[in-house]
Amino acid sequence: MATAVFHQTAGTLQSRQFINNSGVSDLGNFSVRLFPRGVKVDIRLSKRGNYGSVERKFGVIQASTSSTPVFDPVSSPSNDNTHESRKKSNEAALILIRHGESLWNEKNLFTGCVDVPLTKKGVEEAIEAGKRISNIPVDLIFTSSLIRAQMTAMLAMTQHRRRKVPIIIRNESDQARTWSQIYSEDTIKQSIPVIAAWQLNERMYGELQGLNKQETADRFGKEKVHEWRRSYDIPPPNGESLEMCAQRAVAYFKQNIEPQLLSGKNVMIAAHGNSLRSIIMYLDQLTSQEVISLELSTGIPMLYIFKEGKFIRRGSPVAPTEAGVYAYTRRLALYRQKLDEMLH
Ligand SMILES: O=C(O)[C@H](O)COP(=O)(O)O
Repeated sequence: MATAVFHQTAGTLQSRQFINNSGVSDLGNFSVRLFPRGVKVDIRLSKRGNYGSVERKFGVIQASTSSTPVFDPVSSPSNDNTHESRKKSNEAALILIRHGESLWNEKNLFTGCVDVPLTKKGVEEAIEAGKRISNIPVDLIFTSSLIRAQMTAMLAMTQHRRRKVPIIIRNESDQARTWSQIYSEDTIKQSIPVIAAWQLNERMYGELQGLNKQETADRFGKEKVHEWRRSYDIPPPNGESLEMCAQRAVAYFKQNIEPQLLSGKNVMIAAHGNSLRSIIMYLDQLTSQEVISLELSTGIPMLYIFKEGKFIRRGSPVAPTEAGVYAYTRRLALYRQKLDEMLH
């Protein structure tokens, strides 16, 4: 007898018993959908071939045997809800994007966890990034809790050809959640939940936050500052090392994002230089030596395909080479074709 116990984390539901330590469901796939009066969790138990659904309405979990079909004129791969496709649904796109240039990037200041907005150039970078990924399905967005990552995600989505509306899911209180309910299933289908998580924030730069990078190097020496910025396990004064940042960012990724990819959801993550470096270290299985030389530019999206439990790096989609990205999986190619048909 399988029992699902749910707890709410940053607006999503997770099934503890369905996820093993590595964040991968060992019993089967489940998907989470938002409905006017609550959240519906569809569970396919692959070991027993048993399909059912569980509905959570404002804290009450109710079991039912039927699921409400969702019609989407351009089904993203994950919305293809047939029995067969659920079996094959362990394939999804993952887009990572470092925020565009911030006001403190421009001034060359250590920023870390200080909440600083984008510059005009950063806004333009985010829009450009959105163009580069405008044909890739996005079902769910994760951002850090910092405005520069959230601005980047929102601006990028203004360019998406599917024209779904990103909506921030707040986890402030039950009342705040109730007050932000949407009462149209059609509108829900035309929206993308955005989940903000502090665990994806930039590494905490300790006593360097707000200091000028060049002046700090002049004062403490170039080598020392390079060690603070790029070593794996040496933290800046009273700050986080990359290793410490990885502990929270990768744990969040495994616990909250990987299960979504496993259920076929296409995910975009808008975050920061160091939280993304640590996630890429996990995805690409880099050593602590290799990650040292990994540098991420602002506003450049990176695409991964999650397939058969593995992450395959596909580079950064740019117009001329984009076809190659789509040819990579049949489901992405089909998505692109349907999108073209609908929009032309
Ligand atoms: O927090 C900062 O200052 C930057 O976003 C990342 O800085 P770094 O390149 O020094 O790690």
